[in-house]
Amino acid sequence: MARTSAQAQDFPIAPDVPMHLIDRIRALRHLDTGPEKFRDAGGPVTLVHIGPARWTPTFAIVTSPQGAHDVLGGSDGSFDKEMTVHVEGRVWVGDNLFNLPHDSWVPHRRALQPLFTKKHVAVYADRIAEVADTMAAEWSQGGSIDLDTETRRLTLRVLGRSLFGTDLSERSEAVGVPLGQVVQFVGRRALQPIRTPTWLPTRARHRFRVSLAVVTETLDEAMDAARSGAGNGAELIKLFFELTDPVTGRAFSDEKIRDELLAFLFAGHDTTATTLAYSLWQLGRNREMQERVAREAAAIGDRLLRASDIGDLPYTVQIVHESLRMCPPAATAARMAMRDVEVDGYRIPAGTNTIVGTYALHHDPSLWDEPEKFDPDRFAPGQSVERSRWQYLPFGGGPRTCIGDHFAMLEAILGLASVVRKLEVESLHDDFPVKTPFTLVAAGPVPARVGTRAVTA
Ligand code: HEM
Repeated sequence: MARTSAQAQDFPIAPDVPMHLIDRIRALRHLDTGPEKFRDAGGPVTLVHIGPARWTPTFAIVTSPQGAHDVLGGSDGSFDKEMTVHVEGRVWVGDNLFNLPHDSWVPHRRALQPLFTKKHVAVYADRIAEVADTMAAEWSQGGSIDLDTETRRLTLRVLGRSLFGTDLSERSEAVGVPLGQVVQFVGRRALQPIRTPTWLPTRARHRFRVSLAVVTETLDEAMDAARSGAGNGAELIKLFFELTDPVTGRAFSDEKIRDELLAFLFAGHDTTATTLAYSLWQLGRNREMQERVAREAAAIGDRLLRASDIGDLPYTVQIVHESLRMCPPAATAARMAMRDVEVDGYRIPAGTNTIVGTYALHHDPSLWDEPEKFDPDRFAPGQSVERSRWQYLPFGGGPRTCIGDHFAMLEAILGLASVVRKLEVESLHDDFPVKTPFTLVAAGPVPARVGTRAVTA
């Protein structure tokens, strides 16, 4: 049922967070642990001001399952992707499925969805398994590797072979870093209390333009290859060639396709890479868990893993779920309150930038036993029954959930099982420091020693 502004007036306005201004600004920059700090100081729904409301954005931080449901779950227009990060995204990198507001988003999502159903993504399984097998063989030659760099190469290669039709891993350094810089520029701008005008030349802007040009060149080449028939496996690009732009009613222009592809290129590799790197890092310090994954993968045999093998890899699936809980690549979800709206018993005023703290939900001690312990058995059969489905949101919730969730899970599960079946992994660091330039990523190299696995009994 649609919520109205009038109903919201029955509820008390969400309380202001009682924190010093400097601490508020600092916490806003940490998309992982920041919302936890706001929750501890101000409760599950709390308002954060960083200056006079007339000049600076007001934020609402939401960290309860009910609150997450109220913000993300509806499709009544109370919350939309009109937050600064979405508006800035549209200005600097163009419209795409991730940043479009609801009305323009609906037909886009409907058109793209068939490419990402569980049934359809199964066709990518052989490419995922092949890439993971080849890369595991390459890694075993080196002795020690950086899990962060290598899993990014892996996910770029998979994305290239399945959706973009070009081997992006060859360009992982050339394109991965600039792509991160482009997204980081938008993310940083969105968090600035006062933004400089878009025309003002600054060094950050110059760097942004240089990085964007590199990414654009890669995408143009991929489009050219797909058009000439040279780009095998360019399913996503080819689908865009066939689609009608719901806004203009005509075919998508190359520029529009490029804008859309940029979001898929970023969202499709960065997040899954972090999940794989984190899972491998955890297995590299938990020998028993690693042996268990290796055993269930080895029991399938030597052949390439397939989508239908997932049913025989239950423990690997648990590892991936627990990694996504502890280290959710999308640490927050952001929306704009389009009208006064009730969230978990409080009123959030229209025009408030609303942040759901996914990381905070995943680490909340009132929702999880020993939340800082890596315990894949939380996701063993039957263990999730008592849980609210709104306390575990690695792929978001409601209509704007991740379109690539099945693709990502297939890649993470088959990738992890393929690698661990071949290799023994030993993590060389005891911690996995993270940062949140936009998504949650490793803050530096994640070194691991790797060697060929002796045949698993
Ligand atoms: C472990 C891997 C991944 C995680 C944790 C993840 C997480 C998320 C989350 C939480 C959202 C919703 C954001 C919001 O509510 O504002 C999202 C949206 C999105 N993701 Fe993913 N994602 C992953 C992999 C992928 C992959 C592999 C692709 C594409 C191949 C992809 C493409 C997208 C796109 C295009 C959106 C916007 C969807 C829309 O608004 O309709 N993601 N992702």
